Amino acid sequence: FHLGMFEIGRPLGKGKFGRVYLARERSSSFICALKVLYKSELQHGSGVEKQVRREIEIQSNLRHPNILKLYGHFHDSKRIFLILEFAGKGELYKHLRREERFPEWKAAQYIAQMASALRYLHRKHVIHRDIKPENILMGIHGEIKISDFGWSVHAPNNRRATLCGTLDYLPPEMIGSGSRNNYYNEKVDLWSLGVLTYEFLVGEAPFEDTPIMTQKRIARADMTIPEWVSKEAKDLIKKLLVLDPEKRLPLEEVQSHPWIVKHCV
Ligand SMILES: CC(C)CCNC(=O)Cn1cc(-c2ccc3c(-c4nc5ccccc5[nH]4)n[nH]c3c2)cn1
Repeated sequence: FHLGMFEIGRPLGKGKFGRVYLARERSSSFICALKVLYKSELQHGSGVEKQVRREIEIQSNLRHPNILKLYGHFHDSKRIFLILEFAGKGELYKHLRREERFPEWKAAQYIAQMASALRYLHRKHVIHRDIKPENILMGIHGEIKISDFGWSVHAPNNRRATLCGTLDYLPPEMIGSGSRNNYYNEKVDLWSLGVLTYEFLVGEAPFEDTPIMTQKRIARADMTIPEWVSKEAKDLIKKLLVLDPEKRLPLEEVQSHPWIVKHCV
């Protein structure tokens, strides 16, 4: 079907909150991914509508090769349309599952691109908070594109995130229970970057277990890295999966880490 200026193609998958279609803008033949959100599904006056508005606000102002672009948005009486960058090679986690795990040179390149994108976000005081393979797309040249800023907020923040989906990527300070003030900052993304590095190399998350056990293992940073992982990669993972957020390796030092430098000349 077509929507005025867009010809709509095949569905690209069900993102959170809505469906995404391949689309071409008529006059320019520009290819994009058009996401359709039904206003009826965003209960009026609830947090979701505000969250979508915040995501649009945040993502519209971001310009980085490893961050999926939101070109614009418009709406009709029933729907909100988001004009998103089309990522030619689709969802990264599908590649990860198909290949089981990535060779060290490929994992290092992806982590270097993630570190570059996160430095850019943190300079704008944006915390992603939901770094995981499912939220990463791949461009036509194999470059990665962080998408889905559903959980991004302006740092610092102590919002209790009511979380669905996997706990695997959550840092200890975000699963802290009870009244302990769960004050956290952008260092949560460093923890998730460590989890991502581990999953790229091993093919599963470091604390993968039953939900209760996962929380216990995260709280103790209780993980084992297989001996076949290189010592440089082990070193980087250990410097990111540190309980104390302030002691996690800063992004600048991730980018200059021997494991990254060795593979990203
Ligand atoms: C409220 C708003 C600002 C949210 C903005 N963020 C999102 O909508 C997050 N999101 C991105 C997508 C998405 C999903 C798939 C694609 C694709 C894509 N390319 C593909 C190539 C081959 C197979 C599948 C593909 N999907 N390109 N761009 C996409 C974008 C879905 N949700």
